[in-house]
Amino acid sequence: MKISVIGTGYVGLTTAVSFALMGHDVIGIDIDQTKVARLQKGEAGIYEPNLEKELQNMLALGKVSFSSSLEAGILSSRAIFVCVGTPPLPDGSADLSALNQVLSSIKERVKATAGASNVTRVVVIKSTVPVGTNDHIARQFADVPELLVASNPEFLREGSALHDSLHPSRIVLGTEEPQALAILEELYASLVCERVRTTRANAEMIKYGSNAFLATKISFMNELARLSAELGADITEVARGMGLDSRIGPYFLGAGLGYGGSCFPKDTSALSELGAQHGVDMPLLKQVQQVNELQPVWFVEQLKKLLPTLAGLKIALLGLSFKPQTDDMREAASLRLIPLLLREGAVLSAYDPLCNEKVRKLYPDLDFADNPYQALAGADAGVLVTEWEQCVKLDFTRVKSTLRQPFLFDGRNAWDKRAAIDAGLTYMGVGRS
Ligand SMILES: NC(=O)C1=CN([C@@H]2O[C@H](COP(=O)(O)OP(=O)(O)OC[C@H]3O[C@@H](n4cnc5c(N)ncnc54)[C@H](O)[C@@H]3O)[C@@H](O)[C@H]2O)C=CC1
Ligand SMILES: O=C(O)[C@H]1O[C@H](OP(=O)(O)OP(=O)(O)OC[C@H]2O[C@@H](n3ccc(=O)[nH]c3=O)[C@H](O)[C@@H]2O)[C@H](O)[C@@H](O)[C@@H]1O
Repeated sequence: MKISVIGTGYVGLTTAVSFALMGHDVIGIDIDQTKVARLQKGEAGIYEPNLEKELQNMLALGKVSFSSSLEAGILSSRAIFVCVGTPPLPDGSADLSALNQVLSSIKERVKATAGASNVTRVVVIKSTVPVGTNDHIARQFADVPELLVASNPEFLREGSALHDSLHPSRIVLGTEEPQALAILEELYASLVCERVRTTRANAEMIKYGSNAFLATKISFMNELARLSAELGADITEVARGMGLDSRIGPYFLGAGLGYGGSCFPKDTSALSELGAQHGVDMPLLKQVQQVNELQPVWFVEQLKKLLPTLAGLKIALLGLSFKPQTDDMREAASLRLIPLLLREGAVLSAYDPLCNEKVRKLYPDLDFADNPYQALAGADAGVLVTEWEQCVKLDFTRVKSTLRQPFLFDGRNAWDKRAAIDAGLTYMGVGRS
């Protein structure tokens, strides 16, 4: 089937490549001409193992192409996927301006050709949008009967986006219109997983509910970690013991420096704001956000228990991206930790496999290293900020010999605590002293 994907950022590019791999003919459309030119050359522009290779394969086979013109795709497509960003506004609610711009262009163009072609097309909203948005769009399209609307939220994770798109945990198809459902069923026919066929509003709520629930699990474990630190319990053992209960499950119980990325912070704020707009207070969600905000502050307080005066001390930060396997720095914990440590007067060195240059633009005075050992050389403490493999799998004897003082602070509970202690290092994790 011919489809177009509007907005070729993280989600749009992955959507385009995965549909091409499923055998469909895809045109990716983006307002950013530089991005389009790069994609036409087969450069993904984002770090994601395999994505660029598959992009190039699909370009070579002619299954995917890119354009900056909406006309190029809309009128030849049965399904138009909208994947533009919905970033937070200052009050926390979702900014729908890019979405609205795209939708009015689609409507205008389809309306202009009405009569010449009355092919039914479905506009599929993949962007994360407040509950009620899709129904509102359907009402706006009421005078163009050949345009149907469906909500098809995306659950991919950065770093494994292509894999997640091709092996989803579920496909949520939110639409009240049987013809739209039939088109989506046909498009996804080759993927084996549960389908949730539901209303547009339910689909939107499933997306926000899923992200907010995962964020809640993380903040709950961070809160429990703070208590574990006081009581001498080890949160990693606690999490293992809790996660074996299938009602709890082992995932997203990792205490650390808090969640970051382009989605959990944004979507918890948007859901909270949606509650406020409708007069529904959401105190639990607010606390989830607050625990997350304060986690780096708490972490620095813990660090100061072993190093009470940070002024003039050299601290090495290992990992800067919001999680491993991505070059995305949006809402990364490192960006909250760095100013806290600088305010204490610490001198910072840093290493990230992909993000040194991005952070250098914000903090040119940091000493950026080419590898973890270089960052640790002569430092008073090493801090694991992002659990990149190259930052986790360290030779602790070498670490001991390169540090000036033997302190390791594990912001992700990912280092081998026993091996670090055996090498003569003083180890402190998150709720794992
Ligand atoms: N990044 C992620 O892991 C996930 C994101 N989402 C949701 O998907 C949506 C997109 O997220 P990302 O891909 O991360 O955003 P992004 O910011 O990486 O990409 C958005 C793209 O849309 C393009 N764009 C903006 N206005 C446009 C217009 N008028 N016409 C054509 N293109 C336009 C931009 O140039 C950009 O390339 C958001 O709503 C996000 O919440 C959902 C699941 C996962
Ligand atoms: O809506 C979205 O954009 C996506 O948001 C997340 O995906 P992503 O942001 O790529 O990353 P995650 O792997 O979920 O990690 C998010 C943050 O939580 C942190 N985290 C994760 C797990 C954990 O146990 N503890 C923890 O602190 C990570 O370090 C990271 O900062 C969701 O996992 C996806 O299902 C969703 O589609």
